Amino acid sequence: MTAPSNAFAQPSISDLATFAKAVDYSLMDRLTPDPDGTSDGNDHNTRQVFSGHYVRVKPTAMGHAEYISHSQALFAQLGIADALVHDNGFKQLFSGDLSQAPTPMVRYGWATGYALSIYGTEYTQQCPFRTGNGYGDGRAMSVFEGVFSGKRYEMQLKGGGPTAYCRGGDGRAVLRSSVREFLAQEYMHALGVPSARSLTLYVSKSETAARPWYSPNSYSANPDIMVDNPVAISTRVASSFLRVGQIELFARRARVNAHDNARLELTAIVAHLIEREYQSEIDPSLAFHQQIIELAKSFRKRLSQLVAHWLRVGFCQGNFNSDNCQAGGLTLDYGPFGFCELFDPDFQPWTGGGQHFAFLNQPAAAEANFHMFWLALRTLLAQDQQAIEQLDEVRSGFKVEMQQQCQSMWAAKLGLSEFPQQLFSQLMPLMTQTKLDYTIFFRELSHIPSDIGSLKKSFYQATSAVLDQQWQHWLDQWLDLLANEKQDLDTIKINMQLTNPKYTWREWLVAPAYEQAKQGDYSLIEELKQVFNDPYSEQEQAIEEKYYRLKPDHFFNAGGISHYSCSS
Ligand SMILES: Nc1ncnc2c1ncn2[C@@H]1O[C@H](COP(=O)(O)OP(=O)(O)OP(=O)(O)O)[C@@H](O)[C@H]1O
Ligand SMILES: [Mg+2]
Repeated sequence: MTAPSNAFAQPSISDLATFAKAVDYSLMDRLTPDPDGTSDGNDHNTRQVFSGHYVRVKPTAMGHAEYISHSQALFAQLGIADALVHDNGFKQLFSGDLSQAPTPMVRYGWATGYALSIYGTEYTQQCPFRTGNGYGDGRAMSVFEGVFSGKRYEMQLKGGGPTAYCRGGDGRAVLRSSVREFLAQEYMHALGVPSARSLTLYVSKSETAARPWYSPNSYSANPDIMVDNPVAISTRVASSFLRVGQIELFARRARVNAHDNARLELTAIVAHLIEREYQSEIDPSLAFHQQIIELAKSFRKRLSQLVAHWLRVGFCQGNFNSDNCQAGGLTLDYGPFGFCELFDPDFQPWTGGGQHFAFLNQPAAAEANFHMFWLALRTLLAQDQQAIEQLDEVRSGFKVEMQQQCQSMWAAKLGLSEFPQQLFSQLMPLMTQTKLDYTIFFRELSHIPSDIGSLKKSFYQATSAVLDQQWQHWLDQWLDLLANEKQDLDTIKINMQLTNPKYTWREWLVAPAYEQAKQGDYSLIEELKQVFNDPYSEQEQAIEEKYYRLKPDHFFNAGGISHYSCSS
């Protein structure tokens, strides 16, 4: 007998370390660590960070970590063996203990500072020092970088304990918000929406954190009790976690010459952003000011496409500040988010977020973030009038680009090759007046019915004969437009069903998953993961009966389901 091949051996954390070997650290070395911070990573107290791109910080491991879930889809995409999730070293790392990480992994994490703008207004008062120098990753820290199939990814713990930017917070995330973020990131990816991804989710069996939340059956707008929830650490994965707010922070410092290296630090972070997120689009041999203009153009396009996707799938980010706006065009920070069930242009699940971040206001919110991005880049072009003019043109073209992306998205939702201005302007008020379910409506429409019978499945209330007539009239006009399309109806149907998901995020169906997880039962998380993994397909009948449903009456206005004011 020959010895068993070690191809079947249990993979270990050393296998993950091999991906880190491919990392070109010279890219990272261009960024500067905080010169005043502790280099050993024991830097957990709120303080001002005056310069440098990151602070080293060791995560604080959770007591008695228990595995909840991982994303098989992401493991497969990265080329990591699924069985690695059973390795103890792997679990240790992604539940916050870096002490055994093998070389060339580093045994500290890194947190970054960022600035905050809300709807285009610079804020500093959020920071306890009123200077903006205390604001950044308060509970997020990256712990690993690797090159997987030629692409570089960063892995970041969320809830891994306090950092210099924690502003007095505990640095933890609770199970509830971690389950939501873990599931939502992978769901968005399956929907085809650019997003940070989920690697793993672990919960502590011994540590809890109290957060304001809602008592059972509460209809209160604000949380009415404090609830102890187990703490959890989820790991998210992205090409980078660079945010518009981060570029802004260095631009603000450069503008006022906050220190000798302020301008250099801004140049370095922008070069880093190009390298991490735009390498395939921006020619590195271009002069740097030309690269900056290309960067603005590329980001404008990605951001507009991202928001058009959000509208397509009914997603509302809820708090689309510059610090929650990832600079490569990915969705980031799934705390205050929600998905529109009953169609409402003003849908906003996060009570702290304000109407300017509501569902159909997101294109304007994106523009405010783009404005801050443009301002930051402009700082770098101070002496170059011609380049400034070019950059300003990119800025002024935002509305048109956003409108084009949205119009082609609405056309695709309606199975049309061109945006039907008149039909669309009739549709929006009809949808609002009728009180219908956004997902079910467009999915039923994707079957191209000849009368409105099946569309009524999506209506939350009975309609009058007059309204029915208006719908039928609208439908007839739409069918006429379809008949003029080059493609046949069967092809249009298929494309519409790939644009309009069957399965959406329904908070009242997700809440039981985190509630049961609190009791140690993770089966519903797995079920949701499966359903969300294939949102455009017709799934089994039992799944359809459970998940393709209108929101029951008693969940309307229910605290923690229809709205929430705490997202952490
Ligand atoms: N429990 C906490 N301890 C320390 N800092 C926190 C905590 N909760 C939130 N923060 C920090 O407060 C700021 C605002 O929080 P917000 O809810 O936008 O972000 P988040 O959900 O923690 O993170 P991210 O944007 O990284 O997904 C962030 O800088 C965040 O790191
Ligand atoms: Mg955030």
